[in-house]
Amino acid sequence: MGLSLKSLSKSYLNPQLNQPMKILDSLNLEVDSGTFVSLIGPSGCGKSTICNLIAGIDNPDFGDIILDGQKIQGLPGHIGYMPQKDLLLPWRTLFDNLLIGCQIQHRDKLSARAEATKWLNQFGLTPFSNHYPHQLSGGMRQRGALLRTILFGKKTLLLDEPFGALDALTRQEMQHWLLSILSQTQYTVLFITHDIDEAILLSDKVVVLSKRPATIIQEFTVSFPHPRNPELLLSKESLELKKQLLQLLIN
Ligand SMILES: Nc1ncnc2c1ncn2[C@@H]1O[C@H](COP(=O)(O)OP(=O)(O)OP(=O)(O)O)[C@@H](O)[C@H]1O
Repeated sequence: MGLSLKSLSKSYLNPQLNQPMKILDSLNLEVDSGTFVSLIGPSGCGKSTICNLIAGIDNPDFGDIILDGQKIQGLPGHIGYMPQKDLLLPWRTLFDNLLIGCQIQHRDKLSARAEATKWLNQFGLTPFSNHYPHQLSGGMRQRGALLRTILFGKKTLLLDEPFGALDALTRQEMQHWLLSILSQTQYTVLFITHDIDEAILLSDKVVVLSKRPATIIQEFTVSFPHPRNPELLLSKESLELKKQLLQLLIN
């Protein structure tokens, strides 16, 4: 069980050359249920395209996307997707932003509000629930966007560079905080990042993608025990893994 990508291929029209441009070439990937898998690869190799296909926003040309045994390509609504930009609606308070998923799914309002209230506390956002997005810090916005993704109610999360726009310190806080949230839950997570340290710290498996068209160059199991803290990144094993990942990405 979990998420499987089978021989996934996708081309887009290159508007300059007016020719198809291959973005994904027969990509295979397994994300086992309850595990955290990071995808890293060069800029423009097709990571967000993979996300859009899994989220059902776009269709693959070939191949299957299978979630817990069911084909989901072209079918939105099966996973919690947090795109690169937080996409909080500026005219809604944080609390009302959190309820969007429940409204889309026509879920009971009272129970949705109760659930959002419970999680707001867990995310340290209770004092800011009536703030509008422009009144929140970058870290709070990202936490809000992640909470909204969780409140969508799916057990598989697709997080496309959720901390990419944050400064180094806030980013570290967010990683620490994500680890603690995930340690209390059983989510299956596919996480996109450019940051090798972040991938090592958070993941059970790190998957390295080639330049476009994206195929998988290598997969690494990351078996450091939990709970993890950033000091593990200074360990000999972690530095060795980082070296291997860097070499693959540079070549
Ligand atoms: N709708 C589209 N039409 C045409 N080309 C597209 C479309 N979407 C993406 N592309 C192209 O596909 C390629 C891969 O883009 P994608 O955003 O998936 O890469 P990425 O690995 O997520 O990049 P980054 O790491 O910079 O965020 C790029 O060359 C991009 O220009």
